[in-house]
Amino acid sequence: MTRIKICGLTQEAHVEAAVEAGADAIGFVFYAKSKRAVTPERAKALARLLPPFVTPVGLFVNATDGELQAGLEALPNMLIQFHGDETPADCDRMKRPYLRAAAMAPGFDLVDFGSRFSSAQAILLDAPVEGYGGGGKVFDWSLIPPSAASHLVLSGGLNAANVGDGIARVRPWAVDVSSGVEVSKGIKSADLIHEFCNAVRRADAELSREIHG
Ligand SMILES: O=C(O)c1ccccc1N[C@@H]1O[C@H](COP(=O)(O)O)[C@@H](O)[C@H]1O
Repeated sequence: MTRIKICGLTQEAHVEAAVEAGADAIGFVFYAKSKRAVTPERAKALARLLPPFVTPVGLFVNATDGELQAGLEALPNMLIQFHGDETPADCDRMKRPYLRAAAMAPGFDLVDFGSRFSSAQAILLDAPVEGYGGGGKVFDWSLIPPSAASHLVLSGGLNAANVGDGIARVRPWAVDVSSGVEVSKGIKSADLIHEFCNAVRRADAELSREIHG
């Protein structure tokens, strides 16, 4: 079963829609330059809507230890998503479970990256875009080597129309979407969130039919 993360939520209605649609994780962007940025206080208020077993994820880009601490104080049970130029030492310093984003440009050595960030819970694959991420761009999935890390999160330009193909081809542990469930930059749609989650479930059912007949 493919896990689902919906990222960049800023409004209560969209957190509720994501939970209702069956999302496993909800991402809050703690990166001031993003159109989806929330303050720790706002993230704390939104995270109160999360039931048990839905994980809050805090997305950071080259944050200071103080910024990371403020995020952790607001969301003590959050999984950290490092989405900038952080080194393995930067990621380990917080002594917290984390995802590390990789920008999948041609020639990028994902196997080496995965071994450098071996303490990551998963490597999150995104397209190389200006501004680090959240650009709604798909990368070339054939760049993913078969021997890449066991837990991969596929992201980058996913939407209800292409996520099934991504699941069939990459077989990721999880998928992550932001732009693909928005009506305009930074503005989420409850309907698109539901359509995305339904498309993931359909792809999983198709895979299961292929495997088990
Ligand atoms: O969402 C942002 O604004 C953002 C800013 C900086 C780094 C990452 C960001 N978002 C993450 O990027 C990937 C792909 O997003 P998209 O679906 O292509 O829009 C995803 O993990 C977002 O959480």
